[in-house]
Amino acid sequence: MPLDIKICGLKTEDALAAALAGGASHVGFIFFPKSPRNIEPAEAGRVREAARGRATAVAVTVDADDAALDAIVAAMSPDMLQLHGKETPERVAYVKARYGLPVMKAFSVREAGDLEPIALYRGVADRFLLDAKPPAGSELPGGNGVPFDWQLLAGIDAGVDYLLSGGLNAANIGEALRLTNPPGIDISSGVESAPGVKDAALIDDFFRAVRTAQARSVA
Ligand SMILES: O=C(O)c1ccccc1N[C@@H]1O[C@H](COP(=O)(O)O)[C@@H](O)[C@H]1O
Repeated sequence: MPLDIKICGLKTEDALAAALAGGASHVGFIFFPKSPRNIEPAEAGRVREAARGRATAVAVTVDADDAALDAIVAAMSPDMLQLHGKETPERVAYVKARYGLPVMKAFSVREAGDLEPIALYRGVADRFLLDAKPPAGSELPGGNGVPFDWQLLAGIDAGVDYLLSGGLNAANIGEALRLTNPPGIDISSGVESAPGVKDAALIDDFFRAVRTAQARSVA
């Protein structure tokens, strides 16, 4: 299976173009006002157009209510919803049915026990995103640029379809792929020159590092 690669926190057409040029399978848009990557739904609808038919456009939300999700879905017609808060399995099932869209449920990981709740969401969420727990004092549930201990994924059930996330960058992605061999990866701050500012050269570097690591693993 080809590795899925999600570039998240896109706000501009240039950043989206760099992600698509590198071969992103997924592009993410953040709807969380406290984030430096927050984007208004109408703007996301405009920017995401270039991704149509080329990459899965993911709307990232945090414990959003129906009214907020209605507005996002109407304005940008995402291909997938990422629920990055404390949404219960019942809420995930409801959101999936209400919008008829695949749902990716995010989990914050610091220790082995943090992976146990995934069992409650299997058969409900379509995919999982495994991110690091936010550092103390952070107001962001994701996008903090910190990795978790990838060794924790050594025993993960092969049937769990997940994207590895949290603090990935061009320098560490080779080791992350070697240790976890995930179905997909997700990056945001590791391809930014400043919080919320995507850098086309860093996006390019990241894709190059991924391809180098993949070539090494088959050699
Ligand atoms: O990026 C954000 O600001 C954000 C805000 C609210 C929920 C999720 C958010 N980001 C998610 O976290 C991952 C990992 O980010 P990073 O690579 O460690 O910076 C990001 O890709 C989003 O899925």
